[in-house]
Amino acid sequence: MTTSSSSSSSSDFICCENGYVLEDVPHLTDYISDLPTYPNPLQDNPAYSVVKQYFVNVDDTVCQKIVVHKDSPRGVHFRRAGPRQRVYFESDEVHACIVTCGGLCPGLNTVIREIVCGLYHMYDVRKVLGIDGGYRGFYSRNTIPLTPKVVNDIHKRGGTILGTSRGGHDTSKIVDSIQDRGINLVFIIGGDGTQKGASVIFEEIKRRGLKVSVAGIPKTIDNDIPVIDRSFGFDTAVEEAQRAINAGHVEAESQENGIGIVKLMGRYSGFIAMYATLASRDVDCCLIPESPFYLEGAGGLFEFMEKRLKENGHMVIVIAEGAGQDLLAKSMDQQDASGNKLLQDVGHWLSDKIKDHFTRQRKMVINLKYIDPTYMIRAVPSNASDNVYCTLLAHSAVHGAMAGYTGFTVGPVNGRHAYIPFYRVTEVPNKVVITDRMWARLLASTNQPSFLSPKDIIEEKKVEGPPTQLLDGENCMDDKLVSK
Ligand SMILES: Nc1ncnc2c1ncn2[C@@H]1O[C@H](COP(=O)(O)OP(=O)(O)OP(=O)(O)O)[C@@H](O)[C@H]1O
Ligand SMILES: O=P(O)(O)OC[C@H]1O[C@](O)(CO)[C@@H](O)[C@@H]1O
Ligand SMILES: [Mg+2]
Repeated sequence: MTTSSSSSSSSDFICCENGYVLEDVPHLTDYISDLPTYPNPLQDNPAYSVVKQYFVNVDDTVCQKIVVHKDSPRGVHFRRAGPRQRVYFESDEVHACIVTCGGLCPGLNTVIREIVCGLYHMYDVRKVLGIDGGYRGFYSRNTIPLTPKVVNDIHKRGGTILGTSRGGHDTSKIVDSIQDRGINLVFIIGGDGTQKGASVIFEEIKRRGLKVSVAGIPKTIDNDIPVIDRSFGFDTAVEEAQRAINAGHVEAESQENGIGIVKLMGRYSGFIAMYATLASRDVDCCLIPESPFYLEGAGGLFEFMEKRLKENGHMVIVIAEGAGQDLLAKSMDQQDASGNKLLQDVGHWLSDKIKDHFTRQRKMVINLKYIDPTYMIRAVPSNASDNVYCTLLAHSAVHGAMAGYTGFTVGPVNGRHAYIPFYRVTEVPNKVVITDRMWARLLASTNQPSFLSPKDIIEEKKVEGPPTQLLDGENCMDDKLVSK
């Protein structure tokens, strides 16, 4: 077997003859030579020493594509996350910090808690600082000392005890602050923008030759981060959305031609709307950014609504905030502090259009109730399953940083936690693929129109590439592979 490797500024590739590609993450030893190593303190920890093979083999990797044909190449792999036999930091040498950036998401406090407790209980680390209010907190705010006692019950609360913000990323001021404070493990929790910010912080740290590990923990309620199976808080958000959909359904059911409209988060990716719809079974139509729709004429939304109202006397529509933006009147391009485009309120727009069409043009009596639970689904504490998931993410990040890996983000790939180079989670957003099975399942469950003509479907398939058994999966995790 021949092996070749190449290295770029942000990651290493190792390729073998049988098509095995390891997209590796950087390590402190890539740019600092002769670093001493130490036995992992976990080997003496009574909780872990009983576990056979607790330490991860250094060569273990996780494959990105799990469904393969017998002749397919072995494909892309990522380094498996977990504790290593040797670590690159002594416990009393570690000075860690944690920062949360971007929008809120259920589970932020759980991740913070488990990083602090993981460092403390697994690696005997005593110095952990919370950075107040996102990236700008590195250079403009006070820090918050974090101990297991301080974080003990924060996982039961929504939000982030550290505060968060958009904008304010000044790389050199941030790295100056890291250097001045003697911080050597940096845990950065946030979405695509945050991970881009973490990547440039890592590059600057490397340029300065500092022995500082930078670990990202991906956060996004929209589930728009690629490669990983799903993002933390998504499960909780979908569950919370059920309450709004249920309210919309109860209201709609109780009145003549009742229409419940529920707007859910999802700027560019409609995963929350799609999963909330599939889970509820009370939804008649789900509109997402990835699937363009139209109102008037044959095959349009109004025609479908009239049919559904005649059949059932009521209906529920779930709409993601980024859906149908092309239909709304163009407004001045506005951005938030991080440069994200501010969207127009599609929920109000759709409600007005429906009222106008049915009441004024069709002279029908309708009772429309518009529910906008936007912030309610992300301000809640994480549910049980997200709590366990957040714990694993935090522990994976702690193990990786202690083992000297840096410039990486963590997450499950086909159920196994892996260390993933930053660029892989920031280059292309994860989106619902409307020519894939999951969207087909949704269409089959609601019986809504696809809003696509046969010509559109052929065009769509040309753009996405033909669906194959290899790429087209049984769940969203596999479905996501199609979009890469
Ligand atoms: N390309 C970039 N380079 C450096 N920093 C960035 C970049 N993009 C965003 N950031 C910084 O990352 C932080 C968070 O970004 P943003 O507000 O886009 O949220 P996010 O992390 O994408 O989370 P979400 O969109 O899920 O709420 C901000 O402080 C922003 O300044
Ligand atoms: O109002 P904020 O805090 O900027 O957040 C809104 C945005 O955050 C997101 O939830 C992403 O985190 C988007 O779906 C939404 O548009
Ligand atoms: Mg983002």
